[in-house]
Amino acid sequence: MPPKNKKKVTPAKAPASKADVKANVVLPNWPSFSPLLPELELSLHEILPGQIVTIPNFWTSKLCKNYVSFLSSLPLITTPGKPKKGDAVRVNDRFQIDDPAFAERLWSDTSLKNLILGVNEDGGLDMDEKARRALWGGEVVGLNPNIRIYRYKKGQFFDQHYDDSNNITIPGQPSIPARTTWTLLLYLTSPATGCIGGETVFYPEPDMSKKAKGKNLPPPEPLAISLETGLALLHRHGADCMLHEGREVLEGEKWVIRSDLCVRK
Ligand SMILES: O=C(O)CCC(=O)C(=O)O
Ligand SMILES: [Fe+2]
Repeated sequence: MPPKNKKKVTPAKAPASKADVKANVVLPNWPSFSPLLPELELSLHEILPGQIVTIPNFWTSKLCKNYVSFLSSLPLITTPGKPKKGDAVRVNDRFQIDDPAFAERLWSDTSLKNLILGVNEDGGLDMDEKARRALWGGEVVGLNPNIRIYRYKKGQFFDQHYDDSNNITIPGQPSIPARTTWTLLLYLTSPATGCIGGETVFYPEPDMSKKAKGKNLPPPEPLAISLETGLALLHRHGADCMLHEGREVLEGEKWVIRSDLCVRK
């Protein structure tokens, strides 16, 4: 405590800049991405044209298991009870961090980059450059440094919602102004690891054209993507995002790593 007869002098100190605050964040010591399958054994699967693409076995079961045990040591935060106005009800435990180096590893040290950019032609979707840009929404430059880890326990879920597109900067020399166009979900668990339920379900829009309306068709069936250990799921977001949800987990734990594909702005 300062002596009573002396005025406390506060040393002149610049307010903490955003960079200072960021510099104090301790980044997780993410395990290496090993073992992975050889790139030539992996491929993109178009589940719903222009909307949903998957990569089965993007991560091996062994790597997923190793990550679940590592991620369990992170300080995950349970969703506060009531969502902000306009936000979907999300009941799960989450860890979120800005980690450009991890995002870069997930992009370049796995098969993702070569599959998305068509460098690995055999595993690609047989597209030319123009079609590729149309699909991904521009020139893909990497993943969103904002990494989210989700753990859903029994009874937890993510209610129906749309994912927004965000403007971000991928740091580097030079840094790249970018925009997110597709959501990336990497499932680390599945029924094979004791997780029942938790499917990501998409709700296709009914065809609103006059012709279709005249036919009085029933609304399109929801499309449920079952959890598979190591499956990467990409879905278009922003203006053309489909309504979707993470179904309630009925047994075990569902673990997901989330980022987004980014295109140059
Ligand atoms: O966990 C899931 O299946 C869905 C997650 C999701 O929709 C999101 O992160 O926006
Ligand atoms: Fe979502």
